[in-house]
Amino acid sequence: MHKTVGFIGCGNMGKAILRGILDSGWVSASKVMVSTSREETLEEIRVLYQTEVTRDNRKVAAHSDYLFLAVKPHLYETVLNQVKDEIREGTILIGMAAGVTLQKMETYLGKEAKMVKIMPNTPVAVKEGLIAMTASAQLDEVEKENVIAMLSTIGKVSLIEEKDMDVITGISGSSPAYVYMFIEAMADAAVKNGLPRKVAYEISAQAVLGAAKMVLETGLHPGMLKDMVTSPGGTTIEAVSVLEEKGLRHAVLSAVDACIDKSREMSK
Ligand SMILES: NC(=O)C1=CN([C@@H]2O[C@H](COP(=O)(O)OP(=O)(O)OC[C@H]3O[C@@H](n4cnc5c(N)ncnc54)[C@H](OP(=O)(O)O)[C@@H]3O)[C@@H](O)[C@H]2O)C=CC1
Ligand SMILES: O=C(O)[C@@H]1CCC=N1
Repeated sequence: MHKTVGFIGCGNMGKAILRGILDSGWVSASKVMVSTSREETLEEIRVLYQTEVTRDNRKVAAHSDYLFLAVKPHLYETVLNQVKDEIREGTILIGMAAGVTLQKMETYLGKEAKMVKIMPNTPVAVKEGLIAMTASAQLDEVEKENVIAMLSTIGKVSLIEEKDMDVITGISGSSPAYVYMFIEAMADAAVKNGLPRKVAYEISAQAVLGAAKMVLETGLHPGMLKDMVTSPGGTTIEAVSVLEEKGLRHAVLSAVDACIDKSREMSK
C-alpha cells in the first residue's frame, strides 16, 4: 500500500511521530509532506528527514491519506477551517491535542470526516511510545486496523474510550516529563558524589528503563518489586525512608491529578 502521510505542524510531538514512522519503514520520506509556520523549521525538517515541506497547510491536506494535526490545541480551529475543502473523503485525520475532542474537531471542520484522536508520548521517537487512541464512527474496521498498524510501529497502541483521554494524558502524554525530572534528580545526586554527569545520566536512565520492564514483564506488584530491592538494615531502606518523609507518593499523586484536571478543563 502506497500511503501518503502529512503533518500540519511538526514540533516536538510531530517530529517524534515522523521519526518513528520513517525509522520503522512504515512509510518512506518521499510519501510524506510537512507544513509548519516558520521557514527555519521547514528547512530543519527537510534536512533531517528528506520529506517534502511547505508553508501551505492546504497542500499538505490535499496530499494526505493520513493527516496528522500536530499543532498546539489553540490552533486546531484555524487550521481545520483552513483545510476543510482540501480533505478528501478517504483522508483520515489524526488529532493529538490535549483538550481537543473528536466532537470539537468535527465542529471546527464543519462536517463529518474520518477522524482519530490519539494521545501519544514523545518516546514514540524511539519506538517505545504509548499511544492511546479512539476513532470516530466514520472509520470502518479495516481503516481502524490500518491506523493501529501504523501507530504500532512506534509504540503500544491502547484503544480507549474518549472519556478516559484526560486521565491517560496525566499518566502517559505528560508523564515522560516527570520521569525525566526523576532521572535528572538521581543523576544530580550522583554528580554531587563525584560521578561524571554523562555516566550518571546513562546509569540513572537504564535503572528506570529496567525497573519499568520488570513491572511489565514479571507482572509483579510494584510494591513487591520494591521489597525485593530493600534489604533489612541495608542501603535502599534509607532512601525509601527519606522519600516517604518528603512525600514522594503524595507529590506524584497530586501532580498527576493536577495534570488530569487541566486536561479535563481544556476538553470542556
Ligand atoms: N509534546 C508532547 O509531548 C505532546 C504533545 N501533544 C500535542 O501535540 C501537539 C503539538 O505539541 P508540540 O509538538 O509539543 O508543540 P510544538 O510547539 O513543539 O510544535 C508545534 C508545531 O506547530 C507548528 N505551527 C504553528 N503554527 C502553525 C500553523 N498555523 N500551521 C502549521 N503549523 C504551525 C510549529 O511550527 P514552527 O516550529 O515553524 O513554529 C511547530 O512545528 C499539541 O496539540 C499537544 O497538545 C500530545 C501529546 C504529547
Ligand atoms: O503539555 C501538554 O499540554 C502536552 C500534552 C501532553 C504532553 N504535552
